[in-house]
Amino acid sequence: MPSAVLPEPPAIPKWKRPGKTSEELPWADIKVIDLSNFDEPGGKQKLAEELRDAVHKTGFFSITGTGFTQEEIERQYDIGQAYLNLPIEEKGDPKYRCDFAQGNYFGYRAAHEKTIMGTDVLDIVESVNIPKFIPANEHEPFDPYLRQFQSEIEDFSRRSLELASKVFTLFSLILELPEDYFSKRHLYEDKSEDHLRYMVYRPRPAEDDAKVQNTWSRAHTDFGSLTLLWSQNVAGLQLKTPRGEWKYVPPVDNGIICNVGDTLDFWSAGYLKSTTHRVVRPPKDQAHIHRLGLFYFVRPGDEVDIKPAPSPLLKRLGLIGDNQEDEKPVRGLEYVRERVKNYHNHTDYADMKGMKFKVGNLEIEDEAE
Ligand SMILES: O=C(O)CCC(=O)C(=O)O
Ligand SMILES: [Fe+2]
Repeated sequence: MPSAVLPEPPAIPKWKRPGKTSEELPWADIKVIDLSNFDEPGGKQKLAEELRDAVHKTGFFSITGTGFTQEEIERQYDIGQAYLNLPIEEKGDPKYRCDFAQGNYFGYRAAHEKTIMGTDVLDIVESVNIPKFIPANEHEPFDPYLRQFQSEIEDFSRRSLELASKVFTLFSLILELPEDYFSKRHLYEDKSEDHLRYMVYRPRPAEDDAKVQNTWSRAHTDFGSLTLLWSQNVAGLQLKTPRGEWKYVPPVDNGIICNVGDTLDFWSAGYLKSTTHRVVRPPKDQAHIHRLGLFYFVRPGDEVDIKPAPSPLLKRLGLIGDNQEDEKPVRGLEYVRERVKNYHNHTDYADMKGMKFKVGNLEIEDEAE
């Protein structure tokens, strides 16, 4: 049988990477590790040791040697830009939107539909979350416009999780667990809320930003296991240091910024940190730019138990007991869906400072120091 010939995707404009800011900003110190040494003898062990401090202190770090070429990355930005520039009549079909009432984050999230922080200022985040390409996701939202680029998007999505899997191996080594302890809880073929995301912030007038302390995305921790953020030059992302100071995440050429999310924090009894971060209005020389971002959010497998791992290190540190069997642990899907609902299913993105979020025995503070 002749194999089906897929139609060529439409021609789309090239995205142009914005330049870096020339302003002096309080930059965070971000550890960079080069994964090209991962498969060398002793490579993983060495990388794990290099990473230990960063994941324990802030949970933010950067990886290079990722296997993605600049061309492949820019092509993803091209696709994201082309989709997000469609008129709302084309990209806003209710069939392909996030269903926040169900805590379902797959699909399109429109800007300007909610207010932020109890003011009349509108939210400016616009994004689309693309589920993994597995049969179980067949009925999840995936816009037909994006489907035209499926072969490239799927390849990028699969390789993103392969890369994350290497990082999970390092986390397992840090915690003295079997190497595949975390990667087998995040298999591509297993159903989970993982998604590849294109996201744009279109600047609002400075007067409006002033009413919300320049907040573009309010302070939060990430809901899943690990977030990959392809490094970008438009400053705005800030993390909260252990001393409670806001520092800008710097651009890392050819790098991907990674940050630990809530579930890894739970699995490691707080040893791996899910750190509070936010996005603020960029500095003057970048304040006019439409800030386009490319991400892969790794979430735990739907059926995976979220409970501290039997790590010898965590035992020695007294972070877990010898027998820490939990009668009824929360599962991956339950945690993530509840968190998305709690965060997004409102008409206002309120300031959550000091607020706690709890499912079963899992609790996280929204703007912890
Ligand atoms: O836009 C960014 O740089 C970060 C966004 C973010 O923290 C998120 O979507 O969880
Ligand atoms: Fe985040």
